[in-house]
Order: sequence, then structure tokens, then C-alpha cells
Amino acid sequence: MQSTSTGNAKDNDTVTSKQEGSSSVRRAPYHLNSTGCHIRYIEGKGRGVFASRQLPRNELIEVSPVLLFTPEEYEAHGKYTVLDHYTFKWRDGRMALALGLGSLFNHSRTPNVSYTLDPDTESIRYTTTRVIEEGEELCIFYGHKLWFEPTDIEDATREDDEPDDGWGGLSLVGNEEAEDEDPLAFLLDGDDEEIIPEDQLPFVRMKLIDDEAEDEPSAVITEPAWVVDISEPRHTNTLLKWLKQSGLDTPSLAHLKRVRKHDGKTTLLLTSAALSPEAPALPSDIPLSEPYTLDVPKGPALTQEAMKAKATFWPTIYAPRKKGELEPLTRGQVRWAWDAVRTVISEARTAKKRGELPIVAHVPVPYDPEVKESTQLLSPLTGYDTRQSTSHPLRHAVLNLVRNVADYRAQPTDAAREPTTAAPAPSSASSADAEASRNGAHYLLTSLTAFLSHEPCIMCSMALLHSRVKEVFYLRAMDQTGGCGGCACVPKLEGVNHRFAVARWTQGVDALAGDALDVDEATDA
Ligand SMILES: C[S@@+](CC[C@H](N)C(=O)[O-])C[C@H]1O[C@@H](n2cnc3c(N)ncnc32)[C@H](O)[C@@H]1O
Repeated sequence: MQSTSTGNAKDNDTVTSKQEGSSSVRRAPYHLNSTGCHIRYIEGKGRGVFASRQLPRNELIEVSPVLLFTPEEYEAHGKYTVLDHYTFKWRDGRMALALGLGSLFNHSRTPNVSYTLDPDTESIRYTTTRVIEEGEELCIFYGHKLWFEPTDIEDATREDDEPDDGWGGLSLVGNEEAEDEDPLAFLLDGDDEEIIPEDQLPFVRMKLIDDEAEDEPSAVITEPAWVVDISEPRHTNTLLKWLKQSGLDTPSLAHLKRVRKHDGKTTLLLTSAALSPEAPALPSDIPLSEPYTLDVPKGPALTQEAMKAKATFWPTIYAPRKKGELEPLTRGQVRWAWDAVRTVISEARTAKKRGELPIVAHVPVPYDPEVKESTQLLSPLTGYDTRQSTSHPLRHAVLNLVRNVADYRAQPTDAAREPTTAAPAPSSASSADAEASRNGAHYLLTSLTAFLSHEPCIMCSMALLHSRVKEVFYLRAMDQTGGCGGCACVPKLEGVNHRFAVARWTQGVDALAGDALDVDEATDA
């Protein structure tokens, strides 16, 4: 436990503390911080973080790296030390200690700071939840099971047996009950690679088109791919060999033939434009024209008829499977999705506390490292419904999310986001880049999954479709207003040029969310 400060605060930064019979004046260190935070002593709490100027709402005020301990290290050493009062359980079971200011935020039942764990960068991001005046203490919510007597009156009068509200308070180690609360633990503990049978998944996946409907060219779902015309067919074999060695030959296009002969022209399929927004570099010793993008079928043909329909776009492999069968999912994928669902619930709860509708749209960093690399989504993004605070009818969570993604994409360069992964774009790529953009490689949500607290309204479903989102999970169905199966099903409409998968999360949500997601059933989310 950190030192007990029992004396009177002399000024903002000092307090007289009595420890083991001696009395001394304690001074908070000067903290170099440009985001408006500084450390002060408070009677009965020890150190705390305070606003050194007025802070706006939704301001990122601190990013704290975390130090991670294995459960063994913690069991053998950590839990017998002062660290026990600062460590908490990281998502993968390790114990985490926030560095920087992170460990100095005190607890409040009415916090003015929320935080999100970022496993990718092993850090915690702290954001203000309202306007904070200069001199106010910045507090987070630790959870309901405190191991100390809070000084704040509202905290001291809390009910001990109140269930965790899931707001996202740090669940401190030793809080076994809180750890056991995950309603899906029975499903999610185990081997990451193991396939979870469809009927055990905690969500229901909607079937958007009948296998028979695939037989129509108008029902074929496509995605953009880079192709190049081969002027001299004798180079085809050399190019196929080069393609194998180039790394462009990714599994996502394995259902397509590599070469198309059409109207006397031979064309080579290079790579997915969704995964490689830039035009691929071609071998310099073979005369070739500029690569360009073309819409090709997204999946194999399930029937002979579908094969004919798909061949009008690009020759496609025939791979019959059981009718209605969906891509199998592994436990790792389901756990990743559940993490996102928990974030959505916790953010909806925070939104409600701020006086907004508890409607949230969230895009996590992709599970698949290849997709993460190609989409360059290196940190999760969230959109909140802000219709209440802005009195603006269009500030739906999904629209705000799409805007956030656009802002993220508009950052000067990828290098600014993560210097280690970004390669400079070749200057010759600019026209191909523009072409790729027109053909769909650069749509805002290409290859990404959106997690939504509520089934999106028709406008938002259309925005998701237009952004080329890969799939959507929603937690609460909106039968009167929903555009993904409620009053309409936008991705199922005839003639739309993109379809996204839809799943409704059915297990664990009510246990975790309680009434946190409740909205009027006529609300368009
Ligand atoms: C993560 S630390 C926060 C920083 C701590 N005050 C310090 O000086 O190092 C958690 C400890 O701070 C104290 N603390 C946090 N919030 C408090 C509150 N509302 N009332 C009293 N003590 C609090 C408790 O002693 C708790 O064990």
C-alpha cells in the first residue's frame, strides 16, 4: 500500500505525512507534461493526478506504457510487495503495472477519465469524459470491489454487494470474483486455433444470399484485384514463377485462376487490391503495360451455375460445399470478437454517464496480422452517438465512426502512425493509387469488422456498405428501425455493389450489459 498521508495539505504539492512514528513533509515531483496533468498530494489518498488547466471533453491526456509480469512471477514475488496495490490483470492473463502517470490516477465512483487497454502497443490510453476545470482531480473508476476505504463520501457509502457495472474499471489482482465474472469464460478458455462449432458460437450469423442466388451474375460479390495484361503469351510461365516468389500470391485469391484468356488477350491476376492498395512492382526484364484493378469474385463458386456467373468477372474455382455453410471460426477469433464486444458495452456505459444515447460503433485492430498490415489500422477506433450533446440529427455512432476512420486515414503519413511498418509509396504509384481508390481498394472500412451496440439504422447500414466494411456484429436488434435484418436488410438488397456479413451477438451480452444498452425501441441507431 502506498504511504498513508494523515496530515493537512499545506499547499497543492505537499502534505505532512506520519509514517512509522515519524513525521515528514512530502512533496510531489514536478511532472513534465504537455497534456495538462500534474501530480499533487491529497489528504487520505496519497498522490493523485490533477488538471493544470481546463481540459476539453474527449481529450487524450496520457498514454502509459505497461510493465507486464507473468502469472508465475506475480505469484512468487509481486503479490508480496507494494506492487500488489498497483497491478491489475492484463487481457492475456499477465499482470500489468502502468508506468508514467497511469498508476497515479485515484479512484472515483463518478470518474472524469476513462481508459482503454491497447494490447498492440502494451499501453493504456486515458481520455477525459467531460470538460475538466483547472485544479480538479483526474480520477478513473477501479471497479466496485475496493481494497481500501475511499475518502470520497459517495464512494464510502457504496453498496459492497453491487455487481460490477462493467464500466471498465481496473480489476485489481486478488479480485478473484471479478475475474470469474466473464460469462463466456467457459467457451473462451482453451486452444486459440481450435474451431468452434457453429452452434456453439455466442452469436448468430445471418445468411445474406441463398447459394442458388449466387448463380446470377448480379448476385456475385466482388472485390478489387490488381491485374496486368501480358502482351506476349510466351512470358506467361516466367511470370507465374515470378508471382510465386514475389509474395504477391496471397491465399485470399486462391479461389481464382491466375490467368484469364479473353478476347485474344492474356491477363495475369497479381494480388488483392484490398490487401495491397499500391500497384505492385513488376519485373523489369519483361515488357508489360501498367497494372490496373478489376473487380473479381470474392469467393469460390458453390455451383456449376455460379461458376459460369463468376467467370464473367474472372475464371473462378468450383468448390461445392454444404448449403448454408459459413467460414469456420477459431476460438482466437471469437475471443478477439468478445473483447471488442466488451469494449462496446463499456463505452456505451460511459456514453450514457455523459448524457448521450448509449449507442457505440467500434472497429478493433484486425485479428489477422496480414489484414492489420494491409489496412494499416494500428489502433482501435470508436464512434459515439452524439445527437444529444450536439443536437445534430446526423451524429449517429456509425457516421461518427466512419468520420474517425477518415480522420485516421488522413493523418499525414503512415510513418507518423507507426514508423516501423510503413514503406514510402513509390512516386510512380500515384496514378495507380488514384485508380485503386476509384476501384474500391481505398474504401474506409475495406477488410475491417465493425462492432455495434445496436443494429444500425438504414442510413448507417448504407454508410457501412459504402465504406465496404467486411462484417458487422451488433448486440441489440432494432426491430422497428434496423437496416440489417430489422425493418430492412441493406446488405441483402438486390443490386447493391457490396455485401457485408452480419452477425447478432446472443450470449453473454445481457449478463454483462444489464440495462446499459437500453434505448427506446423506436430509436434509429
Ligand atoms: C493505483 S494507486 C493510486 C495512486 C496512489 N494514490 C499513490 O499515491 O501512489 C491506488 C491507491 O491509491 C489510494 N486511493 C485511490 N483512490 C482513492 C480514494 N478514492 N480514496 C482513498 N484512497 C484512494 C489507495 O490507497 C489505493 O491503494
